[in-house]
Amino acid sequence: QKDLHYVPGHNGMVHLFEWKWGKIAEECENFLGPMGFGGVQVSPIQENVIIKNRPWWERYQPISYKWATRSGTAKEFKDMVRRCNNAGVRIYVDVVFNHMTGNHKNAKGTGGSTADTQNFNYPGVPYSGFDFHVSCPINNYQDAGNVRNCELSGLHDLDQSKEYVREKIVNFLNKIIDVGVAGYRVDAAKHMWPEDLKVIYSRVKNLNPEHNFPSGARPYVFQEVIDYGGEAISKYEYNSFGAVTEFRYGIELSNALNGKNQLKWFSNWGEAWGLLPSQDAVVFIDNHDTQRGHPEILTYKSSKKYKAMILQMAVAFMLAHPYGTARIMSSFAFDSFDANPPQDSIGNLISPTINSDKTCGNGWICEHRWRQVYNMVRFRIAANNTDVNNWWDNGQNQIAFSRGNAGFIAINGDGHDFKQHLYTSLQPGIYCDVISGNLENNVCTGKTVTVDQNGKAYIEILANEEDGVLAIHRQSKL
Ligand SMILES: O=C(NCCCOc1c(-c2ccc(O)c(O)c2)oc2cc(O)cc(O)c2c1=O)[C@@H]1CCCN1C(=O)/C=C/c1ccc(O)c(O)c1
Ligand SMILES: [Ca+2]
Repeated sequence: QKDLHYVPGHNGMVHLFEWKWGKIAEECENFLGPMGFGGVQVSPIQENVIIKNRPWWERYQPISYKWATRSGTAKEFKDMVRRCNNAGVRIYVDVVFNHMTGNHKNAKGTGGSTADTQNFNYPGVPYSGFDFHVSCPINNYQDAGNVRNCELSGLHDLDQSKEYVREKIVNFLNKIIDVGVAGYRVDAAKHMWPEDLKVIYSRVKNLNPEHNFPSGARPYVFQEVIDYGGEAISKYEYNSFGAVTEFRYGIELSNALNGKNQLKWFSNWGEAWGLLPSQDAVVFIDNHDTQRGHPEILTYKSSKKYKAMILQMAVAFMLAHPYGTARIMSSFAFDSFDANPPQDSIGNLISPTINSDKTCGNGWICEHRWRQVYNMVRFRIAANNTDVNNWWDNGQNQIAFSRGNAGFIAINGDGHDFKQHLYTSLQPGIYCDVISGNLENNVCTGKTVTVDQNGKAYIEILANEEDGVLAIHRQSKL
């Protein structure tokens, strides 16, 4: 794995999309830290232009590098990073430096900056016309030059080959390191030249040792390169100097659980499928963009009668499997592509409320608070540094595998019952299934599984059960 600098005993990254900084700090202290989550990807922190109806993507139109967005102030951000690090949860910032805004009359930013966007004038940085590529539309994904030197949906495209632009970007990235952040998600990396990115990353400081990072630690950089194959630009142009988002992962796994792929084929899941090397890949089922624009990808809205069941089956598989760095999308409810995050009548973000059953309210889904999800994060921690062993399948969509002698998972993707005596590789004993319940006060609130002296157990997942998954591990043993 490229090192994310997770605190030992922590794993799994959650994207708290559009959450406010103070709320993230509370979530780190009250839930993510105690549950063993490793990190949080936060929304862009740089000031963005205000767009009518506040579509979620306004935060991907920077107007300056000031830390002033609807998620909060610089002070609140700094305080959140400190509190999350203290809770054992790392912070990764979504940085947007491929472009600035599109053309907006009388542009105003979330931090009060103005800009003369038609003339490429951004006094808040400052940037002027010299710092941008000449306007041309991205209209040919078969032409790498067009994709990198032209404007993505009309957004003014910075020229990262210019020293002045590099200096502004590196300055912005270094200030983020100073407050204790562990790394970045680089937005729209596909739209920037690899050699420019390599230079920029090389000029970023080591992580701040005051925040419990080893001295000399390098920021964890993961680059958004949307590459499903078939375009001029390839994900392999970017993975030698940073990690890369592996977009094929979510599609293939969704297809398996939507009945287009067979789960039995996942016995060699990983590079053999044309995915990036495991240590270079950030993997996810859905993200803030695909959950809106790609109906074939599973999201919390998956319309199947089990509603989000097949999403949580895909997330369970992702967290049980050692491939890649797993990221969980945590969303707000939306009814249209552009929908704004929950907000009050004057445009302030409204934070999630936490119900007594630990779920969220106020229009927030909080997938990371689903029992099947947070329990599988604990599975991933228990199974850390083990391989996939002892693969079993029924020739269609019933599969099972072990993780060393630390964990065992079974998935029923078929329409009929899963009833098998299987070797689990686990020590003999009684285990709580962490999908159907928890181990609480030395009692299993869901199914129990008895592993006999030979490491075998009777595994049952009926077709009509709410969860199509059964998972046990050494921390769920009575
Ligand atoms: O129809 C749209 N866009 C045109 C299609 C290109 O989609 C975009 C892609 C995109 C899509 C597919 C690709 O293969 C690709 O290389 C790039 O990346 C972006 C990244 C940004 O920082 C800001 C943006 O406005 C975009 C964007 O418009 C709507 C309206 C404007 C925002 N937007 C959107 O659809 C916004 C999408 C968006 C925003 C932020 C993201 O991080 C992201 O991945 C997508
Ligand atoms: Ca560009």
